[in-house]
Amino acid sequence: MRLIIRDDPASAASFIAKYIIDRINAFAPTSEHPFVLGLPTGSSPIGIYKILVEKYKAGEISFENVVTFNMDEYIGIPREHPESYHTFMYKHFFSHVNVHPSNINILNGNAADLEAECVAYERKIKSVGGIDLFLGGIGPDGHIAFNEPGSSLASRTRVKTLAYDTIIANSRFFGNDLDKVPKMALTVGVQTVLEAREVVIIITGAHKALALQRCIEGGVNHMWTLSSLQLHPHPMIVVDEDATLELQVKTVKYFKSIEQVAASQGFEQILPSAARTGPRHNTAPSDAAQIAAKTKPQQPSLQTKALSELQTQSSLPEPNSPSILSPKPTTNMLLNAPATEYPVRSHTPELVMDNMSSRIPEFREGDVPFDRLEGRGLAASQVGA
Ligand SMILES: O=P(O)(O)OC[C@H]1O[C@](O)(CO)[C@@H](O)[C@@H]1O
Repeated sequence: MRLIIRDDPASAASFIAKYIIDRINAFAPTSEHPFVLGLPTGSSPIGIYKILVEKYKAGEISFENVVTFNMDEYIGIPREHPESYHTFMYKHFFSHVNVHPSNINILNGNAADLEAECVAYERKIKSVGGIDLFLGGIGPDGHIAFNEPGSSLASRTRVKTLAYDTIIANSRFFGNDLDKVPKMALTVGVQTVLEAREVVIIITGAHKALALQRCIEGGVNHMWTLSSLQLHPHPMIVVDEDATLELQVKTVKYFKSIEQVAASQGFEQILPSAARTGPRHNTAPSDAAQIAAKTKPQQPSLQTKALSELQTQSSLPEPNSPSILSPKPTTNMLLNAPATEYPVRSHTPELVMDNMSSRIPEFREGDVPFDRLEGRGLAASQVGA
């Protein structure tokens, strides 16, 4: 788990926008091998979309070969409704960039057969090879997409009744009239999110601090569905300072130190590897090699060797197709990566200067080591010096 803490929502959005741009550019998508991006709505990601649009206009990123899947959509309001997630996405993002309309996927909350719509959505995700990066937001109750408290952690795309808390939270978009907020939605499931090769979540504001605390410092729990990210191999949560208000000070300091120390030592965010990209990605080893070339490999020879070994490994078995009636949680392909695999890492777009490691004194020859836990000095013989 990476927890990236920034001063304010704008800096958190900027971090994520840069991260997504770096990932897409490193992936170098083509029409045969597009980058598959999962997208959220809500107020939290608006700043991210704004920067992505600016960078597209500045020629720093193209969405030509990006396929998108939105997390959710209300049931029962027209697509053209000002608060539908279709409208939101075109208003804040799709209308301003070069994504192909045929590459945009948003659940249809007015489908004649809503359950068939959900099954088809899961199939479509699989048919394009799975989601490379799922960007998400959360509700104040820790829900991810519309996976409300109590959702199955094995859930897939389905019809969901919204929790009262969510209806209250979203009523601000419906003139504060609870009766106007749709009571149901279509949403990707927790398992759908967990199967994305990367998951990046934005959380800002003191009103989401308790959710962040439960999801990071608590156990995996279906009442706080974001906590399921603890089961993902390398999730990233990007927050502002206000969102950390309920975390222990040592948790905050630790995650801040990880960012700085990991960057200085070359152990940044682990990227999805060739082995995890599944059968579609026959070209994945060379993609991974490209990314590796752009990162700071610790031992290039080992890395190159591992990547070439991956080229010879056969692809992972296709998971069974799920259905709503029989969700059959498929084995997470992400967890199937061979233990021998050498990780490929990303750059951190921006660093904060807080560095817990600077507070750890260097050990010099002749120093008496200090047992910090017991508060006692140790004799040289006790530490084998
Ligand atoms: O950013 P906001 O406005 O708090 O809303 C975030 C919510 O929107 C959603 O994306 C629902 O689509 C949830 O994941 C999250 O509840």
